[in-house]
Amino acid sequence: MNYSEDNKQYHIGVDENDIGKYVILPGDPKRCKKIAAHFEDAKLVGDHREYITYTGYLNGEKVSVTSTGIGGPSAAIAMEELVKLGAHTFIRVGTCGGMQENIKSGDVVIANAAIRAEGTSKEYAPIEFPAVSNFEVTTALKNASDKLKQASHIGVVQCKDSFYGQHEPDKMPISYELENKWNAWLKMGTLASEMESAALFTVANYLKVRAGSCFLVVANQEREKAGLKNPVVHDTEMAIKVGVEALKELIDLDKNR
Ligand SMILES: O=P(O)(O)O[C@H]1O[C@H](CO)[C@@H](O)[C@H]1O
Ligand SMILES: O=c1cc[nH]c(=O)[nH]1
Repeated sequence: MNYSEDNKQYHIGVDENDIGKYVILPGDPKRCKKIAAHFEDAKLVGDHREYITYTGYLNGEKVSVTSTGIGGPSAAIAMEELVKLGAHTFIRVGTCGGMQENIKSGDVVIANAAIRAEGTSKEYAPIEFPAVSNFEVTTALKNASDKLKQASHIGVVQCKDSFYGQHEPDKMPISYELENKWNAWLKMGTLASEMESAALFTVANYLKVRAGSCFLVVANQEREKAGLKNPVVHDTEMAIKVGVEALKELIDLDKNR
């Protein structure tokens, strides 16, 4: 099904000639230009709704960056439409809030799995199915952060649909559930909270494509609660570098198979 009046995908507004098979997925549309600055010969090929797409080259391979907007629904749509156009490898480069006290602003978190406390993944798979990242993509992200000497942590992240349910759970009518579950995620060692990886990993497993995620830690409400120093960091450049370097590693890995 494509509601589009031309060859372009209905939401992301690009066609198969516009994109590469390797795609970086930031949430924020404004992050696309910064990511595309790392590509050779990058060109803006799509600008529709929250979906901005640039395409260029890395290590001689055509690659793209497409923003997903905030949350699972728009992220799942981006991945579905990009896969229809032939994309098979995805790296989300996002931001997150740290949860464990050793996760500091400015660090990079790499997700090996995501808690499905959002709604989108539930319209794909029963809740017993885990939202797991692709092992090759996750390994490439870890290798990239080590190569760039970027402090990184690999583990489980939590995904939700309400940003303010994370930050002001006590104000929500359902505070009893939000706060109790948050404490359970903390006890289980969850590293960080963000919004798109559970949907992306679930859709990727269903569509048999590779996906992984890395994030800049913007802040950490648990460090703040504990009175630990934690200045907010907004500069996503190191997380972008980790994502781009990992994509290059995956391109080379595939070429040498
Ligand atoms: O910075 P991005 O990639 O948008 O990611 C995070 O930031 C947004 C919330 O502020 C959510 O999309 C969350 O997942
Ligand atoms: O705290 C945060 C920061 C970024 N994104 C989130 O979802 N939560």
